[in-house]
Amino acid sequence: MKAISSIGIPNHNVAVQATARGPTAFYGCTARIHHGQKVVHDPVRHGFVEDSFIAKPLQVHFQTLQFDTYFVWHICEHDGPVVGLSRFGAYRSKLGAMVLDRKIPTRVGIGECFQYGSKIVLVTQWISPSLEISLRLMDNSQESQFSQASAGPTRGTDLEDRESPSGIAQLKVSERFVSRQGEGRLTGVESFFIRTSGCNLRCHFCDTPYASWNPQGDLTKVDDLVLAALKTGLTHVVLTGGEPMLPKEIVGLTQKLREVGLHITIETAGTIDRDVECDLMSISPKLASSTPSADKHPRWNALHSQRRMPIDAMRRLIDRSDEFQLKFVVTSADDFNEIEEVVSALQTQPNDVWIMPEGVTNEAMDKATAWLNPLCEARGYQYCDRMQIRWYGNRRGT
Ligand SMILES: Nc1nc2[nH]cc(C(=O)O)c2c(=O)[nH]1
Ligand code: SF4
Ligand SMILES: [Mg+2]
Repeated sequence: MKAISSIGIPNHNVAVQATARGPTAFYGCTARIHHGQKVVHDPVRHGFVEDSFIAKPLQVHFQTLQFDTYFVWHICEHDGPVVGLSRFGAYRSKLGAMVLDRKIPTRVGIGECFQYGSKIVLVTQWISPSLEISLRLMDNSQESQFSQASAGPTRGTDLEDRESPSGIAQLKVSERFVSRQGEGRLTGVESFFIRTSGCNLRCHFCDTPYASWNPQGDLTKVDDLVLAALKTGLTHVVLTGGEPMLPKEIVGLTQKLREVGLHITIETAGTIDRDVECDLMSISPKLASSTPSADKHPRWNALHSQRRMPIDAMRRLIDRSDEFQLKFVVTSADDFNEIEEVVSALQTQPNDVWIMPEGVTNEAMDKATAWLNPLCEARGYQYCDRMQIRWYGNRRGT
């Protein structure tokens, strides 16, 4: 016979019961309750019992505690039936194993990316009282559910929406880089730039001929671009070109970038309207003075003239974005007459208008500022520098 006055229950590892194999918890610690021993009083008190007393294990109400304060970010479980998300019912077969990155954009809080075989799993922690988790399963081997692009753009006559032969949403990208936004109202904001290759216009002064006159680049999966944007840890993405509104896949790309909470600027000439998600629509209507020479480029002279100023499409682009700006590249004071016509046709305010000098050197910009500034001031327009040239010189990837 044995007197039992109290039973000590060591309670570390209790939380592991929430999973079959013990997940790796927040910051890589084993999930556990953090206060030592719990004491359960003997209901028999000072009496004696004949048979040995078998303590019934405490029921694990700690299961819920596990996620009340923190969400488990890393899940490194390879085997076993269930990964330890007792509240969310996530199964190991859904969540892969290898952590790809831990960059967390500040705007909404991206949890984690995992790769499992050909699959990429994006676990997003939305900052809300209920700590919701949204799981996105992106299968590299087939177009994901977010890659649908909508039809109905305003298009030039010889442009078609090509289907990717593989069926995977991809865009021709000439470069992507991190830099500070050098133009317009977000000047100075560090951003991830994606430059699509290809343009439906041919400005004679184009500063990115490798994305227009001589389009270069690699077909890149939309999903890879989203992951690359997330990996930078930045909150702002700039889609530029070439003409980024030309490939229909831009719609899916903007949807996914929005889905993960990134701020999207689209730098466009405004000739193509698509159903994109956009925070700042940065429209640079191309003036008559941008037209290429009829002698040297008769075909592009005609196409450029025909396509460059569809006011209706520009107006729709303005309406579908939270914010917009109109950026005009000017070559002489004569351009201001056309600018005034466009601003009036679009029914926009002078303070939405930014005037940029043509030129890709500090000297050219300084020279232009002298005659541009008074013209801008008189009309309430803003002078727009190309700060990237002052910061980095005229170099690709900046
Ligand atoms: N830093 C930087 N800012 C930019 N703003 C608009 C750009 C463009 O090429 O569209 C650009 C660019 O290429 N670089
Ligand atoms: S619209 Fe832009 S990318 Fe296209 S040719 Fe003109 S400057 Fe170059
Ligand atoms: Mg540029």
